[in-house]
Amino acid sequence: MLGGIRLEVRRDFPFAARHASRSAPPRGVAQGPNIGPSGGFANAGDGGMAERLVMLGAGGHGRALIELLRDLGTYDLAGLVDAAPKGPAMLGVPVLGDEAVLPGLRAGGVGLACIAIGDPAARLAAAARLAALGFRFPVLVHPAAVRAGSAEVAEGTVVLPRAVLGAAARIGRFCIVNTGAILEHDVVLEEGAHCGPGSVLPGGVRVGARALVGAGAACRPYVTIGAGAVVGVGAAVTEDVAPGAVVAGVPARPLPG
Ligand SMILES: CC(=O)SCCNC(=O)CCNC(=O)[C@H](O)C(C)(C)COP(=O)(O)OP(=O)(O)OC[C@H]1O[C@@H](n2cnc3c(N)ncnc32)[C@H](O)[C@@H]1OP(=O)(O)O
Repeated sequence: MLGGIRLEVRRDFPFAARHASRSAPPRGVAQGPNIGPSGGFANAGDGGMAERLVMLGAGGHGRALIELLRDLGTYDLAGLVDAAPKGPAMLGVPVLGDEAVLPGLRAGGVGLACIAIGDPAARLAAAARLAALGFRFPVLVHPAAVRAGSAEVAEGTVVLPRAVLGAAARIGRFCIVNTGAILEHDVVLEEGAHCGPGSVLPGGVRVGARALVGAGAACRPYVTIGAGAVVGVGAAVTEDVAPGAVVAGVPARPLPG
């Protein structure tokens, strides 16, 4: 248990990420997309059936996750679900409709889902709706991320390229560890937290549920960022941040208003 949330360590998923720099093949060679009629792109190289997965959200974060899935090459992406898509497909993956299509997908054998929604409250609410329909949520760690063997990662969390999860880090459900973020030893993210691209969380930093650490922000070791707080782009967090606060600057101070 992590602050009341349940951690599910999915050691059954392929964490080539642990030794990514040694194991990741060149992009597009062994792990490149194999785009079928559905727009899916699982490798069938091991002879097994790739599990089918649907993605909720066809925006910018969705584009990042499509690339992550292509680089992983592990899942068969059935398509995207979005109530207000910009077009019939995104990066070659079809938009299947809004959430009304989900029960049919589930009945048709799509058992996995990932939630590509940046807003943390909306992401967690969507996860609850999909869980009620019987979907499960894989941990998605990019092959070019580095995950310590002792780092725990809970369901639905995504870890983008070049991110680092240090020793004994504990990452809750439906978090986003964005491109190049460094989460050092003993860092804790509670559910729905987001560490933006290039953010640096040294040892022992704790990030509360649904909080955002903005791109390029850095923290002093062992500070706590409260639930729902926002740390601005490039901030230096030198002391604890209150729940719900919006802080920015060097050193970080609450923004007025
Ligand atoms: C792959 C991805 O894209 S992941 C995306 C991750 N997202 C992020 O990193 C975004 C984080 N968000 C920010 O940094 C935002 O600027 C926030 C939340 C700090 C503030 O946003 P808003 O509340 O909309 O504030 P707004 O833009 O109106 O700015 C208010 C004031 O704060 C200043 N300000 C805003 N952000 C910052 C910052 N990061 N550092 C210093 N000052 C800032 C503005 O210049 C403005 O100052 P002024 O009143 O003197 O003109």
